[in-house]
Amino acid sequence: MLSCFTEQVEIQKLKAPGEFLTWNDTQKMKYTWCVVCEVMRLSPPGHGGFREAIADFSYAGFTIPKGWKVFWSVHSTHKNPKYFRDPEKFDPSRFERNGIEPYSFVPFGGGPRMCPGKEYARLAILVFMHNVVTQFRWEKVIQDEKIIYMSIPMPACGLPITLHPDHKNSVNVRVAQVNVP
Ligand code: HEM
Repeated sequence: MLSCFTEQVEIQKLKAPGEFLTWNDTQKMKYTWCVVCEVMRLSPPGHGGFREAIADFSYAGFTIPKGWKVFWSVHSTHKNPKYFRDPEKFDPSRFERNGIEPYSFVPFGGGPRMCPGKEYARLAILVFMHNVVTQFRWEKVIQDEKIIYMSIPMPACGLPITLHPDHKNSVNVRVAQVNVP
C-alpha cells in the first residue's frame, strides 16, 4: 500500500546526497498531496468567509435579499456525505479518483477571490513533508492532545513533538526547520 513515506523515499532515492528538491520532484508527490488534502478536508485551516449577495436569491428554502452578508462554510461542505462518502473517515485515496465535484473541496476558497497563496502553500507543505518523512522519526509528546478551536483548529498545547534524526534515510542533507512553540 502506498504511503507518504514510500512515495517520498522513492523520490529521495533518485537524488544525490545534498541535492535539492526540484519542481519536478514535487509534481511526483501525488499521494502525499492526497494526504494533505484529506487532512485539510477533515480539519480545514480556515472556516470559510463572507460574501455579499449582489441580487436577491433563494437557497434551500431561504430567501437571501440583495446586500446581505452570507457566510460560506468550509467545514459543513467538507462533511457533506453528498460529496464525500463516509465523510468522517480519513481516506486520502478519495482524492486519487476523479470524482471531486467543483466547489465541494474548498480549503482555499473558490471563485475569483480564491486564495492566491494556494500553489505556494502546496509547495511549502510538500517540501516540509518530504523532509520530515525522510529525515526524521517524530513522536508526539502528548499522545491524546486535544484540538481546540480558536477561530482555526489548533492543538491545545501547541503540538510539542520530539524529532529523532533518521540517519538510515539521510542521504539528503537539506533538513526542514521545525518550530515547536
Ligand atoms: C494551507 C495554507 C492556506 C490556506 C488553507 C488558505 C486559505 C485561504 C482561504 C479559505 C481564503 C479565502 C478565499 C475565498 O474567499 O474564496 C484565502 C484568501 C487569501 N489567502 Fe490564503 N490560504 C493559505 C495560504 C496562503 C498563503 C501562503 C498566502 C500568501 C503567500 C495566502 C494569501 C491569501 C490572500 C492574499 C487571500 C485574500 C484573497 C482575496 O481576498 O482576493 N494564503 N486563503
